[in-house]
Amino acid sequence: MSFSAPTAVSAASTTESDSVRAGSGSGPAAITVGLRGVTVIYDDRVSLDDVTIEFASGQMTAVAGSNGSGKSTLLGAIAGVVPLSAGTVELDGARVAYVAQRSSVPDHLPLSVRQVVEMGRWSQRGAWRRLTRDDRDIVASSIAAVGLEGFERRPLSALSGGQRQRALVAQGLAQRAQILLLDEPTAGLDNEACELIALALAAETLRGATVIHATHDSDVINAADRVLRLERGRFV
Ligand SMILES: Nc1ncnc2c1ncn2[C@@H]1O[C@H](COP(=O)(O)OP(=O)(O)OP(=O)(O)O)[C@@H](O)[C@H]1O
Repeated sequence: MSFSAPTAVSAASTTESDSVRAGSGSGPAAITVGLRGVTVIYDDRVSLDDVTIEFASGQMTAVAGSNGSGKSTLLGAIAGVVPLSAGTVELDGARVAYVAQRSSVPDHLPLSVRQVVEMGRWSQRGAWRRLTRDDRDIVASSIAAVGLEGFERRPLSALSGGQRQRALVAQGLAQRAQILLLDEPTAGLDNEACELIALALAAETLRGATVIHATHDSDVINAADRVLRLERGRFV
């Protein structure tokens, strides 16, 4: 699937869908993602088939499955960027950060690493407000978490594919969202970078975030609290 957004999308845009119901919320510890009978049909092809499932806060879930099994569609449905044909996604009022597959992000955006990660603060700060010291600290720690210290001023176009991938993950981390969705966050990364990302995602769960990522990477699958397998749009 392809998305035109250059970045991880923020909850501000994702929770407005009619198909995504935001409840009153009951504090970060209680937040779960709930899918009820979620079905996504593209043309005549059923990509998600009547999926009902919940995701607890503070838990990392890896969604595995073969190519075309519906992993990206699932994440897109939760993020609100894929229209539902049936069913509901309940987010309990939580903010969502969504890190799309790198292949869906243009490689030649005229942005530096720091600018890309700073965009992660827009969901809370707004695009036109100056970042606060806290924001800048979060941006710096997110860049450090993915091992891109020293690359802050580099344009995305001057990075390797794996480095660009890490910048996008850093942008997702910088959102400090309650629900963090990542589509193949370690695709194409070396072992060291994979370990950094796994640590960063574990740290997100420790602060209470619900982390859901699609992956083909067995190391990342092993690091998850829960592993789900999708086949032909259904959990098996
Ligand atoms: N925008 C779209 N238009 C039409 N069909 C689509 C679209 N996006 C996905 N599909 C179809 O939906 C099904 C699930 O695709 P999806 O991208 O969710 O799979 P995936 O498990 O993420 O695959 P991969 O591991 O290759 O990334 C596939 O059959 C795919 O062809």
